[in-house]
Amino acid sequence: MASTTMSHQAIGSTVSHRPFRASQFLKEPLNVPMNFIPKRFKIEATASSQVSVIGNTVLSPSKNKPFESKKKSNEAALILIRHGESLWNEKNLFTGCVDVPLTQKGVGEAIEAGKKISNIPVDLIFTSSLIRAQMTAMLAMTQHRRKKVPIILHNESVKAKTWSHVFSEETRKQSIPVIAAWQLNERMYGELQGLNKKETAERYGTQQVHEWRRSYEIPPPKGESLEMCAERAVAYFEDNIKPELASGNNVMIAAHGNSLRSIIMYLDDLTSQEVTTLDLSTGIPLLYIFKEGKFMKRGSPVGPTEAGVYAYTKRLAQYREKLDEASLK
Ligand SMILES: O=C(O)[C@@H](CO)OP(=O)(O)O
Repeated sequence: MASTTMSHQAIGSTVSHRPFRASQFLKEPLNVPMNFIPKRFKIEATASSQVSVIGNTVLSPSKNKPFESKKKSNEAALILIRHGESLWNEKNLFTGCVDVPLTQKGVGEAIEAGKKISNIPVDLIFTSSLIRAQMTAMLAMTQHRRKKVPIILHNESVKAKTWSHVFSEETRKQSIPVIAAWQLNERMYGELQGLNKKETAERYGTQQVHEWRRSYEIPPPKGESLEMCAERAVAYFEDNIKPELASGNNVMIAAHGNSLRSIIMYLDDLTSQEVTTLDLSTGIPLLYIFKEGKFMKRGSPVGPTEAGVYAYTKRLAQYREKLDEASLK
């Protein structure tokens, strides 16, 4: 497991004393014209011109009352998680865009990560198109106290959309849309993919391999530099994920060491020099709060009972209270 050289510890927290504006969760009616549905929620038009949407209003299963307030929120949680250990992490091989699954240890890391974020709201999940990120997201969500079901949206063809249609509005409300995007994939490691990292360092020199792995501008042979990876990953984040946060939707991104490094560089406004020391551990979730157009790093929730995590914002604290109330019923 890679070491973490920048601070990912849970940080001290203070309850916000700003006037609290509870979050608003979109609730899309079933029978609305396509052009009234935000593009990001469009799934399909059925033969009867109904639009099916995996909405994100959360209803209490027991009382059918809104779990979260419907009022528009001015803040949202953003969870970033690097996938758990993969079979090629274990073998110390450059992986890049090769689609390798998790090891048993990686499965455990994903489950532990899920426990750490089990009290933080998640309305939407973005993953890369690679199985190790998708496994991590799915395994993490098995631990979430809200017990909503993550469902991968299939947009690759009309048939894929039609055949994965969900016909129950109530079921959709208990679902979390999962959007897989290649733009969040690991950096393409070029001719290093499949090579052993230690042997490559012995052959080309530690310094050269370190530059390939951690520098911003220098690409590995026929591969993507971090800068090139950032061009697609950060653009995707800005175009598709930031608008969701701005709408008050809580987002989890399950992705990779380098695609997440590029996104963190953007969120934390790191320089190309600073990002060289950023190295993400597998399976450790990082929490940000998006508020008033700004990203505030909150570190890594230590555990589901870590009281400090829920004092980060009044909204998160209230969400936690609702979870506790629901679990007492
Ligand atoms: O092999 C890879 O794809 C990545 C992540 O495991 O390696 P590195 O740590 O060199 O960026």
